[in-house]
Amino acid sequence: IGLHSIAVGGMEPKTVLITGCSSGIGLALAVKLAKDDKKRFKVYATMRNLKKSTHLVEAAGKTLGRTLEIKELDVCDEDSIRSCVDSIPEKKVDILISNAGVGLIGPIECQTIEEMKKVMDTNFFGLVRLLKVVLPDMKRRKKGHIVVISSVMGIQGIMFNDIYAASKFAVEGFCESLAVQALRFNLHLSLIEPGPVITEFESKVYEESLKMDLSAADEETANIYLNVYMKHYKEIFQSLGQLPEEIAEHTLKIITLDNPPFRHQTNSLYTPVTTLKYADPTGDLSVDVFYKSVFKYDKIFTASLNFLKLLRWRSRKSFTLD
Ligand SMILES: NC(=O)C1=CN([C@@H]2O[C@H](COP(=O)(O)OP(=O)(O)OC[C@H]3O[C@@H](n4cnc5c(N)ncnc54)[C@H](OP(=O)(O)O)[C@@H]3O)[C@@H](O)[C@H]2O)C=CC1
Ligand SMILES: CC1=C(/C=C/C(C)=C/C=C/C(C)=C/C=O)C(C)(C)CCC1
Repeated sequence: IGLHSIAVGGMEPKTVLITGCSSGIGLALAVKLAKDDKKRFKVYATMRNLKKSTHLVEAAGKTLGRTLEIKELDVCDEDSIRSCVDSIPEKKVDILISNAGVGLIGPIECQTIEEMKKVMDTNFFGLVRLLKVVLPDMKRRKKGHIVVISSVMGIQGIMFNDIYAASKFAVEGFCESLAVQALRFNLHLSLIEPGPVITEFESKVYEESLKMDLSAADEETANIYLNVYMKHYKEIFQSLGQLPEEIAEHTLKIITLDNPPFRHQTNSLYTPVTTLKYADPTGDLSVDVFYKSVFKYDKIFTASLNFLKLLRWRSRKSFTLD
């Protein structure tokens, strides 16, 4: 055993497999865990395209080849998952972090079923494929923690995010069902539910949406999408958006708890929004508040977001969003 694989206190480091580490939350998380002072983790940072590893290699620095290794894994390909797990010593994964995901926004009239299937295939079936490979061994060993990067959109749908929200709802329903069985096998299962996070996710989704052919949508829908939703979308990211490092920090806390929670929201500023859903079982309250925020009290909503943005920018010297 190499010097670097022995954690402080003689405890063997936990093997952590993370998907989608070429950018954003996955990258930040892989680096955070690999740089852990107490050397509690051996990180297998995976991505579907190794040509995209430059940023991770840079950020990983000296941890590369020590507490962090980069491997190829495409969550849409069962063989790729299997061969990645097979390449890990003893094929043992202590902590699985299912992070890979894609977004999709816009009116459904303008999206193809193929595009929608890609979202479901990555965000939902990607998780299912991972668990089909990793879960049996965790059950056998009666040990392990499955951490899933879900979203606030796994709890609450948001206008023009119909398919993305559906994919995260699928993730949440799947995990909620599995949670009871997991408990029986002494396994931990945790859903991390971030609000908006400033990563390539936002820019990719935003750029795609600008290119979108809106001709299949009626004039009013196209107008609401471009002039109401897209306007708020930018504002929401600027005022409520977290940094990927903050999600990494939250996730580190969750994986080091003795009794990690099943659900964890990372953004306390967003929690009042999701609480509307739990506060009213008819569901009318959240629909009504969302409706009024964008169509009726638009100016108050925007002003509150701007105020929030100002407060947050003043308290965050390293914040870099234009
Ligand atoms: N950003 C946000 O506002 C929020 C994001 N989330 C969730 O966080 C997770 C990470 O997103 P985020 O970091 O923001 O976005 P990024 O776009 O920065 O990262 C997404 C990662 O997923 C990877 N990925 C996509 N498809 C596959 C695949 N088939 N196999 C393996 N990897 C794949 C991407 O790889 P590649 O570079 O090859 O495309 C990339 O590494 C997602 O599950 C997302 O839904 C949740 C709440 C908010
Ligand atoms: C809060 C809120 C809105 C938008 C929220 C957004 C845009 C959230 C984005 C979350 C993301 C990107 C999660 C990723 O998984 C609306 C609909 C403008 C109006 C009502 C209140």
